Amino acid sequence: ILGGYEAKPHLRPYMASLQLDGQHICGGFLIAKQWVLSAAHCTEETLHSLPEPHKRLYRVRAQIPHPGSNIHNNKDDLLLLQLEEEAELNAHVQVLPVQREDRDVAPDTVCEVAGWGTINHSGRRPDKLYQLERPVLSRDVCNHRTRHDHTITEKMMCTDSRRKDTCKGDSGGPLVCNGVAEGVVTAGSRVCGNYKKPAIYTRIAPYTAWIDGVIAAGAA
Ligand SMILES: CC(C)CC(=O)Nc1cccc(-c2cccc(CN)c2)c1
Repeated sequence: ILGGYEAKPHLRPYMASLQLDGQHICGGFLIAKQWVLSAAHCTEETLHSLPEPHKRLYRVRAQIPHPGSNIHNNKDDLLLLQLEEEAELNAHVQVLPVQREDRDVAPDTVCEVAGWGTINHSGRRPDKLYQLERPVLSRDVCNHRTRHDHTITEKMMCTDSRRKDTCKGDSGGPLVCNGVAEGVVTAGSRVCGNYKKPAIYTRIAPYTAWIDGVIAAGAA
């Protein structure tokens, strides 16, 4: 997170850190007791831990990237992770509701994004969770020739990236608008803090049938 600030402990009890050999790779968030949603671009063998003092390490039983995800573009950049066991929910570990109505968030709506991604241009990695408020950018502005040049589909959304932005390691985290997860951070052009490359998120509402199907099958 560039240009953000330390999150207060326990205010985002849904945040997960996907780690490989103890190193943070990507963000994620609890969408059900045994399921974390993240970004397909983060797939590796992952352990993953929930945050801070009440952090617990949960092994990953299964990782299910969206079938449409691939390394050549940001399409369908979602990853479902089944935990080895159900997370124990408490004041510090909670599920985040996801948006199920497939309707664009109004431009200029101020949403929040959090992560353990780099906090400056020299790639400094924080040990605390950082957060940021960002206004939603209309798809038309985000798709402008000088921005993402018509690569933003109706299953993606953008936020302004002038100075304050998501960055390496924030992928997979939730964009939260009015307490509901509307999007999942995707790396996009892998540029940070440049207003010409707005932050891109995979919208969640278009994928709730896929998410419900995987969880129902996995629960079997
Ligand atoms: C396996 C993956 C973790 C590799 C990766 O993602 N690299 C990488 C490098 C530079 C910027 C970013 C990046 C992430 C999230 C949002 C944005 C856009 N502001 C950039 C991402």
